[in-house]
Amino acid sequence: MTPAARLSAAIEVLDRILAGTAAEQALANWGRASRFAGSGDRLAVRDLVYDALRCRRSYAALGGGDTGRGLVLGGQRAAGADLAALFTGEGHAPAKIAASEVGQEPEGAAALDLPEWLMPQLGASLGADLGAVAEALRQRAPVFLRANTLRASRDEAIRALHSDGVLAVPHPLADTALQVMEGARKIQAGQAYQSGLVELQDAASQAVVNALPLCDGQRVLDLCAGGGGKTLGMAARARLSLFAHDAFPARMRDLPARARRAGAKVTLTETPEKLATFDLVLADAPCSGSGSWRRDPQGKWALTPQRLAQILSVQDQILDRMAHLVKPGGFVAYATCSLLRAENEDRIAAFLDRTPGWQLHKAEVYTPLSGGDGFFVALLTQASR
Ligand SMILES: C[S@@+](CC[C@H](N)C(=O)[O-])C[C@H]1O[C@@H](n2cnc3c(N)ncnc32)[C@H](O)[C@@H]1O
Repeated sequence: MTPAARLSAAIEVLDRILAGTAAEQALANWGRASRFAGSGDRLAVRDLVYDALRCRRSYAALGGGDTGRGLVLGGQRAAGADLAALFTGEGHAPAKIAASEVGQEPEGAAALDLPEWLMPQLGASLGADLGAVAEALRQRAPVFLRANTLRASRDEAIRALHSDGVLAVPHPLADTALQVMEGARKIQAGQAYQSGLVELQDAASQAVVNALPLCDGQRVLDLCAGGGGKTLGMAARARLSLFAHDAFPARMRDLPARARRAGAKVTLTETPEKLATFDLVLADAPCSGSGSWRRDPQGKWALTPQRLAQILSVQDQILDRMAHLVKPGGFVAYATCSLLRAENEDRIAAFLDRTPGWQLHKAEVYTPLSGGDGFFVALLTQASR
């Protein structure tokens, strides 16, 4: 495909996404219908689409419209591309640029590529970091791996990755974290990944696990385990009796195979109350995902005030449930990948207000400015009498 034909393909995919199809689904549909597209074409179209979703408001302004064409034109303008050479209307190239498509410089929240309605909340949550965090969310996320210390040290993992053609370097957010500098596309077929020496996991996600007071012999529950990224991270930090639960058990489908590959033992449960009590209960709670909007930029535009209100209510229910699952003297660990105080500090304050006898032990906040996703983790204990 020519560079111009790739733009046309991105326009088509973006139009489907703007009409309501999930980004991955829209890309997969286009891929199936476009047998002529090679792997380089597919990667290029994916990058164009995700870049446009991350920068949707500013590209829409620059391109003269919140449409597939407007976003792609805006993206090309932002990149300083030779528009006359690309938008020729010849062959598979997009149509020539009309006089009405002059576009304009984005301002305010549009320039930051943030939803208008969230600006007050984001401003209150991030303070002086708002602009820098917004800029980080406009960029592609780095690729991070976790060295699985059940199988290898971080240095051994680096060497094994090198043999697979993957260049990875230690990242300061966590003692297990590796940032992939070259060869990211070779990771999953490589020996290091296949033999469980490394897992794909964001660096701040690893830092959250490192913040937990885990030690050998504890009974630990991951209440919102999902694919089990944090479950497996915990398994590598101490010899635990480790249990995993999720309100949607199908989301844990891959966890047994992942645990086998990682050399970890995890028991899946649909009824954690029957197994209580636990020394530590972690909930990596459902949230706005605002800390990981680089990876899921569609989420940035899908969030609404109504959806956020529902999420806050589920987070409160999860905190209350955790308090009943933990043994006296144990820890509740509440985490989100959100940047919003409403989902983080405010949920903890509300829990402490309505639950006498509990106290905050410590809380950590990570933003994309430290390299990984935005994350929050709070540890709660029952106050000693
Ligand atoms: C942020 S994801 C977890 C990601 C996972 N911890 C990881 O590191 O790979 C949140 C998970 O919470 C689950 N969930 C949603 N509501 C829940 C609830 N009320 N109780 C337990 N799990 C819930 C979702 O199905 C989802 O898998």
